[in-house]
Amino acid sequence: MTALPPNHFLALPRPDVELGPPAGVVDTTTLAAHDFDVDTRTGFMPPQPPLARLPDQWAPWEDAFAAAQSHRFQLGRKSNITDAEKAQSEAWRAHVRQLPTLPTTGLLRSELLLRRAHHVLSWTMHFYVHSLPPDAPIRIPAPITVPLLQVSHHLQLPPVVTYSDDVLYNWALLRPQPPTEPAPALDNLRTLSSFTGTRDEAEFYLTSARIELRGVAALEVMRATLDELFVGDAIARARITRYMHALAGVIDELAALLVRVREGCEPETFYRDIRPWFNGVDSDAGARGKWVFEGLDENPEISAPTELSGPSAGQSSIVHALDIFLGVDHYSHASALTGHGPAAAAPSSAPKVSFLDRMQVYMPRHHRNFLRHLSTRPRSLRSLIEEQHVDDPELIVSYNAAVAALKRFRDAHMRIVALYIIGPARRLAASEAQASSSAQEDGGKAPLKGTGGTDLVRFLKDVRDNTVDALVDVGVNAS
Ligand code: HEM
Repeated sequence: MTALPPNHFLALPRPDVELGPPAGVVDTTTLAAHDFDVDTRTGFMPPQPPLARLPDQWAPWEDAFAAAQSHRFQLGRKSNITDAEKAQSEAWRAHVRQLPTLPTTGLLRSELLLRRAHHVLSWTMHFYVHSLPPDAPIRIPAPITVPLLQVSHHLQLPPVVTYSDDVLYNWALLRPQPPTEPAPALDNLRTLSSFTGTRDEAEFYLTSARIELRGVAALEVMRATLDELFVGDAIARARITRYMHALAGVIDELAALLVRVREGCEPETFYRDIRPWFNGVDSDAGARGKWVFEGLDENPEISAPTELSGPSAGQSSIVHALDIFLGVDHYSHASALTGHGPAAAAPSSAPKVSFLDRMQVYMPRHHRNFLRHLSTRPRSLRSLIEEQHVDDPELIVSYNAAVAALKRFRDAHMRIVALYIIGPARRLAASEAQASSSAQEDGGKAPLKGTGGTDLVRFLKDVRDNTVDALVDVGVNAS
């Protein structure tokens, strides 16, 4: 076999993730990332602030959406809603019903236009549905459904608000970004859209956005580890050992960012005023019945939606990527343990799908492909760990450190869920039971539903507890 010339890129020294490529050497290792819309500076977030308004051709959508936000509509089911508030939201819904059904072909020229269109139309739909009186049938008018279904088809996304709509593509810079900074600073972000206009809601989205941005350090470690796995020699294992400890540190930072949500988002406000706007068909709003998408009969080329869960940070690719990369997903998200059937129109006989797989349908398609690529790589970190569990205890210890950090992240997440959902839900149920003569028979003990439709307490505990099953015995040589 002929030797590679010394300047061939495969013959160049492997870049070290902490040191970067040697001077004068182009780092070619990240080129493939662009196919997956994963940026080396901002990860799953786009490197530039998302489009804040569609061109004038689609002004009727933007104006209706802006009006909904500026009116600060109340949830239709709110107990103390006034007649004036009801009349105002009904006037807005009447206006939405009369909108022209605008063509979407002009949006196809740009992914950025399509993303903004999905954002505007899906948020408008949630405003429409959740401002309705609680006993009204949910019929979403054709001027929203037809373009939303068309745009969703092109983006391969469900026609509801997703995590990409409320986090990934819902931000702007507070101040101009200095050219020396490769990515927005974590404190230099604000949100674009809001259901309630509250700081609490903005902080809820920004917490996830900060985790995404800090998650870039984890993606960097993953990339470098995958390069080393390709080689797999003793130097590679020593480097992977170092990377795993670094990864554990990054995951702990993500957990610290998660719990800082308490600094700006008040739990009762979140539970009572913000979260109900997120509901899709199979979260607790499902009790109100089916969502009817009008306009399908006149447009037979459009199919009725099957996936209509609301947005959940469970749709964040960064946590899924960590799970898959570490090989933890087979434990934490096994479908037998955490799965449940798909939403809306799926028959009850449909096979169980793991939450992780189902939530991938709600991710931008390039990110979904990234996760698929990560999970189908021929050489996985987990296979190296299983091979080496006797011979390289330091490697195993470092791997276990990363898995333990993911478990700590999930412990922190569970505490946040207890604070933001479980506690407020119990208190609300207790006060409603006290106020009502027909006190709730279940005393507020019915299983709580996640926006992704899960029986959330059981599901999240299972995911967290099963994460530790991925820990590996260090083997007989371990001291
Ligand atoms: C106040 C903040 C938060 C609350 C109340 C919350 C609530 C929930 C709930 C109820 C679920 C169950 C799944 C569902 O049906 O939706 C869930 C799942 C999940 N959430 Fe959160 N979440 C919060 C913040 C975050 C953040 C910031 C992240 C990371 C960016 C995150 C990542 C996840 C993941 C990955 C899952 C899937 C379960 C797992 O893999 O551990 N969450 N969350």
